[in-house]
Amino acid sequence: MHMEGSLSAREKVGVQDFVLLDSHTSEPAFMDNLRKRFQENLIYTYIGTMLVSVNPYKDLELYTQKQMELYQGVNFIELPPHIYAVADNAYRVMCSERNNHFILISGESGSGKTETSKKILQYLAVTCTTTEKLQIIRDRLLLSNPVLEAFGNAKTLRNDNSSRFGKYMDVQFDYKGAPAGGHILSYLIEKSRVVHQNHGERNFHIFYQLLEGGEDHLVRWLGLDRNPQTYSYLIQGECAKVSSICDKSNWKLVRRAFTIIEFTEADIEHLFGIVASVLHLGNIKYEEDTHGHAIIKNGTQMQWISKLLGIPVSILQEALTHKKIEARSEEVLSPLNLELAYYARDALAKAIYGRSFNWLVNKINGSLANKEPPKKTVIGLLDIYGFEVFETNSFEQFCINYCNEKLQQLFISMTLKAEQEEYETEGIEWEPVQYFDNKIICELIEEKHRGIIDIMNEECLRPGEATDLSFLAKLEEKVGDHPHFLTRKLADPLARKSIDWVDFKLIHYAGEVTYCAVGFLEKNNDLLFRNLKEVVLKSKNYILRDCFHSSELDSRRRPETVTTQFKNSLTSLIEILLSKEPTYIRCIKPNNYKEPGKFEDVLVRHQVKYLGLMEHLRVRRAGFAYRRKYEIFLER
Ligand SMILES: Nc1ncnc2c1ncn2[C@@H]1O[C@H](COP(=O)(O)OP(=O)(O)OP(=O)(O)O)[C@@H](O)[C@H]1O
Repeated sequence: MHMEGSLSAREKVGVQDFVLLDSHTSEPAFMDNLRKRFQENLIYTYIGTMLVSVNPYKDLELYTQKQMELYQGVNFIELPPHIYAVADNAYRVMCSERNNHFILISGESGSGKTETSKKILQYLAVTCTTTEKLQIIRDRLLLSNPVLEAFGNAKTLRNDNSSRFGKYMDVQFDYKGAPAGGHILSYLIEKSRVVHQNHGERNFHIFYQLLEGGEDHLVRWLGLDRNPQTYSYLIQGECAKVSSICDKSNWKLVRRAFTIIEFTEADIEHLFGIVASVLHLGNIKYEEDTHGHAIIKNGTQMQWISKLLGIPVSILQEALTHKKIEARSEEVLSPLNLELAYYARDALAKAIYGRSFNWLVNKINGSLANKEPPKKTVIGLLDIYGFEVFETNSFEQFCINYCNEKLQQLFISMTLKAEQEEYETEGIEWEPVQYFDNKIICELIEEKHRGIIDIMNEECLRPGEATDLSFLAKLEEKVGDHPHFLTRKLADPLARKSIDWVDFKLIHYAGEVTYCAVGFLEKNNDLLFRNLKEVVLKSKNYILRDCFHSSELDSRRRPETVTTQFKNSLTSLIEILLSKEPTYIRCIKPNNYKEPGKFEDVLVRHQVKYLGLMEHLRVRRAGFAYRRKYEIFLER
């Protein structure tokens, strides 16, 4: 038993649970405790059962086998705070009460969410009892990560290994508590990165891994050159090589993972056929003929794409330079100008990559599926993009921040509200804690007919010339009087300066974000010309064929917009989470330079505020029963 008394002096720095702070309503006291502990390499602190983690940006040897053993089966208040304690607690409650749990890991980009979720998965896989038969599931659960990271992560300015998709993973346990299966749900992969990267950023890791580490015969078969500088989709960020990333060894890991996840050689050939085709597509250069129509002169790339996707060159060439238009009862092929041809090319690259990513997730799910029928319990791990505020915020940030608003709602209803209601029913003495309920912002975004998503969808689907500016005007007309919405026209003279004519500003629960409306309609529509869809449906590459359905060609059915799909997937995610017991881990980024030991007060204070840590602490402290438990604990 490791009681507080047996903790080393270093481990006692500050308080290991903010609930024990004398001045629990004081933000400076909160910050002091967090900073003091961080400076002693104590990166974890509790607020009751919630864990606050500050990214150390250095290896603290916290995740050894010995540490895993230490935390196994021990009450989490008896040892220094740790993610293993949180994971162990969820696991033990799940086993004893036979109920389902989720662990929600949130925080901004680079705060350590993915590392945390990987460490938890490792802990569960390694420490839970298992049988020989189930070992393979354990390995697959662990090895699904490097594959998903290769295809779904990229170097950004904030994080060298940034997840560009949201992930929810259910780990299923059998009645003996052994990990028996899993299921992954992925959310909104950032497809725009396939064709464009900002300065200092890279495309998805897999492209560089393949070029650097791919076996000679594979690279040759794919018609690729090992130098990333050859590919226009890989060089826009001007940082194809990153010192912290070893693409070659990561490739080896991915290759091994493919074997464990039961990919056949044919799967690999077809999957990398698509990955390589994306690179070849990016190198297609159009020229203009005398009529101003786009033509493709150099056919080398076309030859390779044709071979890899199993589509005849002539058909591919026609589809990349023409658009099919339905005129009354007949279909007419209309030539594209240069701009539209590049648009079509990029749309195809994004579509085939994005859909292959979804195929990959399904394939992994197939190998993680538990084929045995007995009733299982689950621990869900949610590692989802944190609130994002960049210099320029686009459609992607709008979706990500909307997701964070929804998760904050979930936190309010499952925790802030629920705990106070519990105090009330149990007749516990407490003072109600005031917190901001962000329901009003969720409604601004998602309300039927009147919310931003539906207004955007209406603009996308209506006949006539809809533009990002007409969308902005519609927003002003319909939600202009909302207290959390602002445009340049609506702002007072002082606020006006920071908002451009093409911008709108949302006052999120976590702070203000100015979104540039340019590209919103296009990204929401996510249009792939009909004839390009027809062409990929004829592909001999079976992964590609699997990714597209002939029903998409039914012109009477409007495809769902990206925001509608995203909204629906979030609604079902919330439903999944609501039926489980919550545990929260809040990750904090101490500085913007990935530097160990540097704790920047302003940056951290902002995160403490929007992660709702002070409110949570107050609710926790308000519970007399909870306080009493600690008093007894301290008296011992
Ligand atoms: N517990 C830790 N110990 C040491 N280093 C860490 C830890 N957690 C994170 N890091 C470092 O910080 C980097 C960023 O962490 P991570 O990728 O988990 O962030 P994230 O919150 O998932 O970011 P994103 O939202 O961009 O995916 C890691 O690559 C690693 O270098």
